[in-house]
Amino acid sequence: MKVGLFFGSFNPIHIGHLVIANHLVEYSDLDQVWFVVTPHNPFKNKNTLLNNYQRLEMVYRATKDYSKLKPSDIEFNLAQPNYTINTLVHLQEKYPQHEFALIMGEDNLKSFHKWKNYELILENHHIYVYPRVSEQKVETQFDNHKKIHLINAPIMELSSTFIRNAIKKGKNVQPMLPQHVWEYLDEMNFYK
Ligand SMILES: Nc1ncnc2c1ncn2[C@@H]1O[C@H](COP(=O)(O)OP(=O)(O)OP(=O)(O)O)[C@@H](O)[C@H]1O
Ligand SMILES: O=C(O)c1ccc[n+]([C@@H]2O[C@H](COP(=O)([O-])O)[C@@H](O)[C@H]2O)c1
Repeated sequence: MKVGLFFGSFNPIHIGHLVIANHLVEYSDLDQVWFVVTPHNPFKNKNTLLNNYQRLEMVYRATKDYSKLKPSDIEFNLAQPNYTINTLVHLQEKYPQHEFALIMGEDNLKSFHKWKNYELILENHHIYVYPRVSEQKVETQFDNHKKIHLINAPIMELSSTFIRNAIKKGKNVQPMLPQHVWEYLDEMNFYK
């Protein structure tokens, strides 16, 4: 089976994440997308992060009605900060029958040359990149790369940061979140 790994902090998971994952299972050769909840992105500080299990719970609630989308807590027991290469090696050993690809927003491709062992990641995996408005440029070394697939789909100007800030200001964020996620987040008073 071909599995797309969608790594992220998902703090919280939002409609944009679901649209991306659904687009890929519907329009690419991927059979499933696994949302890998990352305890600690090496490039981010943990100040505004909800705990791992609360973020996993939101991913679980967001994906439970979609048979091809699955939550994954595989990084919870791996060393932190979480370097993606380590997780990929671990997953490939655990599931030798699966072929793993990566899914990321274009902002992440722009910093991909700073990731640990990024050349090795590219050697062994395909990467599907969803368009996103962001500063910086993609490195020319990734132009027309045979392992990097730029997805042609509508841009969504939505981020977890925007949602967290909006909640803090008392704004209604309900349309930006999957309904089950909004209900949980509201009941738990997250990000207020
Ligand atoms: N609106 C979007 N368009 C394209 N890609 C996105 C979008 N939102 C998130 N992504 C991608 O989803 C993955 C996980 O993202 P993440 O959980 O950091 O969400 P985020 O909205 O970027 O969060 P934050 O604002 O906290 O940085 C990353 O690869 C990111 O590029
Ligand atoms: O492996 C790396 O060097 C590396 C550097 C930066 C980010 N990542 C991973 O990229 C994923 C996207 O993170 P985020 O916080 O933007 O959702 C997350 O799983 C991080 O661990 C990985």
